Amino acid sequence: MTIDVLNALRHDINEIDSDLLVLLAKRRRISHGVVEYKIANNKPIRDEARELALLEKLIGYGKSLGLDAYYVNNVFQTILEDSVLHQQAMLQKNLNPDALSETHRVTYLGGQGSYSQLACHKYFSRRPGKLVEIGCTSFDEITGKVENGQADFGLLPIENTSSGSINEVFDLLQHAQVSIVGEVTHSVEHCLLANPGTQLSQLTKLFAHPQPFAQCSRFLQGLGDLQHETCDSTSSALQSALNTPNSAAIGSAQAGKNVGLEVIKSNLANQSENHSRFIVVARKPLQASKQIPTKTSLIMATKQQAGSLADALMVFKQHQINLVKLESRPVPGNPWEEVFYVDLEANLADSQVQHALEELKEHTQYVRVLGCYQSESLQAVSVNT
Ligand SMILES: C=C(O[C@@H]1C=C(C(=O)O)C=C[C@H]1O)C(=O)O
Repeated sequence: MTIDVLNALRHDINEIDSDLLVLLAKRRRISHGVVEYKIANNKPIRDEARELALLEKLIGYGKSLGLDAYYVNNVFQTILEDSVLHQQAMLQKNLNPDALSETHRVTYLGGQGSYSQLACHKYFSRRPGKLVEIGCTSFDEITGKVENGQADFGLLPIENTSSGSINEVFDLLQHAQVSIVGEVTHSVEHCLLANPGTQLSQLTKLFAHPQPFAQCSRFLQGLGDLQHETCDSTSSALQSALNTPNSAAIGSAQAGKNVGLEVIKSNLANQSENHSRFIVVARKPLQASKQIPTKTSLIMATKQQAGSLADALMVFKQHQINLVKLESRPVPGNPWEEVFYVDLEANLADSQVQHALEELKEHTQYVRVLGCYQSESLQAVSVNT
């Protein structure tokens, strides 16, 4: 085969790929039309029976074309996830027309290449509008900018599958005058990034934010005696590695590439599935539609008596509300007192949630709702392949 033949084949592939994109964009536009029907008829955005039927049909058709079921299923699960999350975001915009304006000023930790920036792009890619990004060097600064109106939204990492809850953010939520209006989960693939040509054996120093250090602790133990320097954010770690001979930073491959660092080792995280969940905060709460899956987050301080936490949790059970997270944190200045962070798989506007909140007052010193927002963890429908 000559190079001309190869080029001709690649030209054909390029054309097919462009056609696929045109069709995907068209599919998305059509699904936006479906939202209008669902709004008018008060139907849930997600229709799992329709998704199942669609996947079964496509898998069968794919087989007749020589495409295996696993491949077809994967491709269409991705398309469906995008479709549903887009529709849900559209519905939310419809419900909160003033809050979601044409320009989103968003503040997050770090700058170019930080994991927070990647999560920010993922979240706002489904919310059309101009994105104005404001990088910060601390979580306090993020909530501060939202509180004083310099930013419309702030992005805060709240938990990670390798290192667990991010206590600093939970503590901040006790005082910050912000509401949770959204969440986004982003996969975090940590790599060791160094100036081109640097070998693993030459490293004497490592730069990273405390979170990547914690999430890669097992790999780092195996590296021996390297000096660790903690940085405000992954972006500042990248800059330090760039300017320090025989050093490396922990960050994503993409972030390294953006600043001219090479990957010298990948897959560093303790868990192969390393994901971070971020919350999106704003000055005022947003309304969350009942047509989409939602979470309600709250903080409560139980009474200082035996069984009060159990009593409080029983309230959720009695109202058949699923509790998906419970985190306890000390109250600063009050030794041995704890506040509890609770995530409910429910909508604040549901009557059983309102009743539960009312009853909760009997078992708590105080309760504060942090927000009710679209839950972005979509469970894919399971299809027999
Ligand atoms: C577009 C619809 O909404 C959702 C998205 C689907 C899709 O993109 O094909 C299918 C079912 C729903 O979960 C629909 O109901 O048809």
